[in-house]
Amino acid sequence: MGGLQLQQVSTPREINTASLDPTSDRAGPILTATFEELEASTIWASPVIKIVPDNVIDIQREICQWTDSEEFFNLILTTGGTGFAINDFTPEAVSPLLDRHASGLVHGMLAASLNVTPFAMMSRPVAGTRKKSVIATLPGSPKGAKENLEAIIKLLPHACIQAAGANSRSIHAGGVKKLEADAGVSPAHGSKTPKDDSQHHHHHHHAHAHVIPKPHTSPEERKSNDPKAGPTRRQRSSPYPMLSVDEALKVINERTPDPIAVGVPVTMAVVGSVVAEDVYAEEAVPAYRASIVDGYAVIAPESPSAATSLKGIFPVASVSHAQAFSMPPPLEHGTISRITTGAPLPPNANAVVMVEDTSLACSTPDGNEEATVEILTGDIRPGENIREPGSDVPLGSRILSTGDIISAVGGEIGLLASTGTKTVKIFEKPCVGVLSTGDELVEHDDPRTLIGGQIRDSNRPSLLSCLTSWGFPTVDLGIARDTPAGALEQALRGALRGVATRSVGVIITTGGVSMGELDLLKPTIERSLGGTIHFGRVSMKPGKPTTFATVPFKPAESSSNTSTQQERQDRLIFSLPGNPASALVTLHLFVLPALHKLMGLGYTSGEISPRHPPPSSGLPLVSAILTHGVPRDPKRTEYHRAIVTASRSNGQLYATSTGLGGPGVGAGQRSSRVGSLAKANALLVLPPGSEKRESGQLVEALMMGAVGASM
Ligand SMILES: Nc1nc2c(c(=O)[nH]1)N[C@H]1C(S)=C(S)[C@@H](COP(=O)(O)OP(=O)(O)OC[C@H]3O[C@@H](n4cnc5c(N)ncnc54)[C@H](O)[C@@H]3O)O[C@H]1N2
Ligand code: MOO
Ligand SMILES: [Mg+2]
Repeated sequence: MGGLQLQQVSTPREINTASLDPTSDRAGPILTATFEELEASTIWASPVIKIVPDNVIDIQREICQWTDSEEFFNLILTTGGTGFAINDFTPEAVSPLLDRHASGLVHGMLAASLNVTPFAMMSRPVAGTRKKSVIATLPGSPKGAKENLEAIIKLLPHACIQAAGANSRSIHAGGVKKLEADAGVSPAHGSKTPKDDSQHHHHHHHAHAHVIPKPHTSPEERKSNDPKAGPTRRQRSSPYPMLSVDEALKVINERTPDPIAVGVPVTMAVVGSVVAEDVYAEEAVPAYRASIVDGYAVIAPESPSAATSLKGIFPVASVSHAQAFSMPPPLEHGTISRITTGAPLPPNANAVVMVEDTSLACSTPDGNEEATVEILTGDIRPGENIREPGSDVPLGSRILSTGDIISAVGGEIGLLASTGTKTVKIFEKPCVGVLSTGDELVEHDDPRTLIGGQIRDSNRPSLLSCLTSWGFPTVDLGIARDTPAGALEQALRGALRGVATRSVGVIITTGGVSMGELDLLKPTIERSLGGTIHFGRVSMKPGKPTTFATVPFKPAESSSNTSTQQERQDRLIFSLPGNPASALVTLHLFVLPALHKLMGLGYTSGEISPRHPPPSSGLPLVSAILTHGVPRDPKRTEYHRAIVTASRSNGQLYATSTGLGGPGVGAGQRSSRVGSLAKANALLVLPPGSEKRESGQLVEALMMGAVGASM
């Protein structure tokens, strides 16, 4: 092999998540396989392999990059350059870098090899620690490298944890001691290892990932989807079949996991969620017989006649206010009780006369209180102006059904609150991460003047704005650069591992999905993340290169064994086109239905009454009348941004474009023009065709926002 190989492996306790690309060197894959064979892979993150030339400076520079930054690697293994050949000076490069030598590891490696062959004496390994990393030099022959690694592999997690500065007391108490005793490493042990944030540098060990083409692949195979293929060997037609929008939606629906139910306390946080289990009233509303009006509680006759009419003067025997602690005394025949709205009725009373139907007859001697009151109406029946217990919400009645949305209108949360419901089962909302990609991007609020081909990142703010208004928790994943190689992969891996404490279930990226040589999203998802691209092109305008992929969940990617059910699902990746209008349109069209499915919208457990169909997912579709002609695309379904208003005079919906015009000045619907979505509340669905849609014609419109009124 031409070069020296450095193999770095990250934090013990992480799983070797991705298999490496086959490389032209042989020791790398064998070392990776050794980690896997010995089950040690369950505690190591995926290794990063880098080939460097056989010279001291390059070797040292590379190692220092991996040890001296905050994003250090726990373990660095080199292969090759340890013998007596003229170019062999790996030990000479590594030795001066070591803060502390580990002659025990050297001894172990040599002893193991000497068991096999006396030629082991020709190997000059060194090992030790630099800063928080463990470094060992392995021989260049795959067999020798494997033997040496096998000799020390069981100790490496322990060594790395200690070198990284973790609390060794708790390590001994926890998994690692056991790990030694078991002479094997299992995920359970790994997860028992004490948490130490210094070791949480998940995102970093791919920074230097180097993807090396297979030695014996055909040029065709190599250039297919290879981000390193370069402009001369790039693909000149997209390898992804063109799906229709409906086909794409079907694929998304199939790949989107079912919603997950969680019990949560009834707080404002449940507003906007879908109910996952029927809710029954634990308390009746009202809990007591209550007055509906301010007035006088009376004993009304069953069948009023001239003789029994209530008309007349009555002593006011008691007062009942809407208050917490006291119940009024029972009402005697021939007396009345002053009562306020919502207050409990005195026992024996069966109706309330409004204060407006009475007059004061006589006050108490001090003049402050009513002594007697005259009832002016005779027309009062038992039960009048009274709310019976449970008449608003009967005890035990179903107040919410599975699939109901706890809307912002307030009715549902009001029902939960009024019945004293403490917890409710809802479907957990997915957390959505948004990542912009591209070297040309500048933060929207960067105070500096743009230079060269720089553009401001408008996709992240616009997408995050939509997602937030839809009620989904979001994570701003920032901007991922196209270069250096590996930056994008690193950003995506960070996102996949969950950002901060919150796991990101759905990742949205924008840019880099078309045919440019720096359009790296698809190959990165497939080749580096082990994901599956379910589609990479859709017959629509804008949004043609829209890409949808899933990446399988890997247990070690969650922060601990307490990962939630949501964290254990496959991750969905929507890689939307970079053009700002394309990104927003495809967000509405493809991402929203998946988010709706994940949040349980449209989910029903029981039978659906035709009068109450489940709420549909995605944007609601209506018909609207065009106020002017609009052109159509000959091949792709167009999603023309428009303003739909309801006419106050005839109740019809009318659609007006946010901007017409083809290429050139006034290219209103161009994919780059994010302004085509300003003021827009609808996407007009224009099937492909040669002739334009004329003014007055009816078109379908997908509603993104509320409909305003027009004259
Ligand atoms: N040879 C072909 N070229 C293109 C095709 C094609 O089929 N063959 N498709 C075109 C279509 S359609 C679209 S849409 C775009 C999609 O491009 P990408 O998704 O690869 O995105 P980029 O190349 O990264 O950027 C395109 C454009 O968008 C700007 N951009 C990117 N990110 C942002 C952001 N966060 N905020 C604002 N603007 C952004 C970027 O600067 C470019 O101008 O490809 C066509 N090409
Ligand atoms: O599909 Mo692109 O979004 O037409 O410009
Ligand atoms: Mg591009």
